[in-house]
Amino acid sequence: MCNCIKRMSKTVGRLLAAFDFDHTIIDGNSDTKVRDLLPVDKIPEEVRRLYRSDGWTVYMRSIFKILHQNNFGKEELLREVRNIPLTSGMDELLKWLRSVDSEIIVISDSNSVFINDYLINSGIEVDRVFTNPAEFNESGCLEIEMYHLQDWCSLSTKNLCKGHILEKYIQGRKNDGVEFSFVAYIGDGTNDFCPSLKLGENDITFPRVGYSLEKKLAVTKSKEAYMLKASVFPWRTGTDVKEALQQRLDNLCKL
Ligand SMILES: Cc1ncc(COP(=O)(O)O)c(C=O)c1O
Ligand SMILES: [Mg+2]
Repeated sequence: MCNCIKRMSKTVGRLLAAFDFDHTIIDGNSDTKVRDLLPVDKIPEEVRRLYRSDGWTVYMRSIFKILHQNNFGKEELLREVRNIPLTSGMDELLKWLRSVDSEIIVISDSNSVFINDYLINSGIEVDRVFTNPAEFNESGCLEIEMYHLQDWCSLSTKNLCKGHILEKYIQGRKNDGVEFSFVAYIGDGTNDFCPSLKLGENDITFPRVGYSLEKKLAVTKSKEAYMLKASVFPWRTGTDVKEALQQRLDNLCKL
């Protein structure tokens, strides 16, 4: 690693690393892991039908209610999420990012209770988390709200457009006087496609190998319509991402 990385803000500028949560930072899906505490016959057909590819907040709200009715409390839900392992190499990647001049944000369609508890419990420090706000009410039922209600992006769920959040964050930091040398977006799912398209030609999108973002980006390569500008670097472990970022930083330092 070249020794100018520590002084990056004065040399090549700060790096923004934007992470998805489910199947990216953690090796599983926090919502479905908690839902699966319930025996299948406890989820009625009308609740099952609430699950839609354009948004699952309404479905998860009902699932959390059923969990509460079946006496699954805060401790059980949080234990289930904490038991999902970090994806291989993520700890190393996140710690390394903290040692260079970078900002780390998480943009996820899970919820604030699961993500904040998991990050605190794993000793992972990030700068911002953007997700659906949630809290346990007085009777111990987890209540979840939509992050926003959007109608401008058909690539995203109705309650959370990750591309919009990413763009607003970058613009907000620019207004604060912080310009990123480049952006790394690390994700796995269909909902990570919109933010990947928002990246510029100096940026990198990291789709997890074998997951739907990788497939969507592969199709996009042959479709001019989407106009993907960023480089694509498929990853299997956090170490793969770290090595690619290290390489990019080294190259920038040499310029
Ligand atoms: C129920 C549910 N929760 C969460 C997610 C994805 O969350 P994230 O944005 O953290 O990957 C999905 C993805 O399909 C989902 O179906
Ligand atoms: Mg994901």
